[in-house]
Amino acid sequence: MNILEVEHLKVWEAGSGKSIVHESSFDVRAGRCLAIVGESGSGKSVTCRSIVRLNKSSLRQSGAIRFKGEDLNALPFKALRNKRGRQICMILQNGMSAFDPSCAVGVHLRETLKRHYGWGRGEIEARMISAMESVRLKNPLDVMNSYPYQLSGGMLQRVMIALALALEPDLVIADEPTTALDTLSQFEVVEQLIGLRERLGGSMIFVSHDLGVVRRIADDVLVMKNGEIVERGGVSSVFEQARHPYTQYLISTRSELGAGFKTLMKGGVSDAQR
Ligand SMILES: Nc1ncnc2c1ncn2[C@@H]1O[C@H](COP(=O)(O)OP(=O)(O)OP(=O)(O)O)[C@@H](O)[C@H]1O
Repeated sequence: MNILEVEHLKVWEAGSGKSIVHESSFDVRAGRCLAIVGESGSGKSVTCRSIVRLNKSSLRQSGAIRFKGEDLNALPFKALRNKRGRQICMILQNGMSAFDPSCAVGVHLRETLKRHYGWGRGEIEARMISAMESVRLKNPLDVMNSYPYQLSGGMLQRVMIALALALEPDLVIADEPTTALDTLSQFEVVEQLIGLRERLGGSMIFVSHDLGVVRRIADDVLVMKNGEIVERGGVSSVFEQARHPYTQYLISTRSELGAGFKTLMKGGVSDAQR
């Protein structure tokens, strides 16, 4: 069963008419992780943001985006807004841009959970503490009382993952969630994303430059180049028998995990390093 069916998605710049995503069609199967790979500027983020209609207003989009059978592209804005977060949760590239810099992160977490579930303060706090503990964030109450600039990039990504755990969405879209992080934090965030999928049993779209991480986390893969999908299939069949020269090129240049990442994967992370 497909949880998401994207048909003939086109995205273009309103002013110039310049095409950014050309006629993309793809599905996400329930309970599976679809990776979108491709070089910078290939249209991965614009594709992800189109699903929840979060592209800048200078961009236009057409096509059908059926989530559990309902076309998100045809929904009134308010109805779509209610689906974001509770049903489709995005984990962004840069935690700092996801939170309001002028409020403690707990304010954002409380507002989001209250809006979607109507829980009271005590229940929200209990659920966030439990979610933060499961992504190994120490002292959750202190984290909730911190401003975004007081937390590291890796901590902010883990706060976003904890929020996704508390929201229990049907689909998680993780758009290059490790790009801005150092190797140790990348490793931890990937481990937590794998844990998130296991705990929610859910479906995921995972965008990454790092094909090593994609192999580790994803079941299926789409390869994008200049706004077009050039190859697709199961991760092992695409990586082992890539047909498109662009995929072959990406594999030859982007498959190697960094040496530090490999060491961490072999040995795990000791508590002292956390
Ligand atoms: N608001 C916008 N207005 C005009 N063009 C845009 C806008 N947002 C993105 N683009 C263009 O769309 C193309 C695809 O961008 P996108 O961010 O989706 O690439 P990407 O594959 O996610 O790259 P990266 O890996 O660097 O994030 C790029 O050429 C980018 O310049």
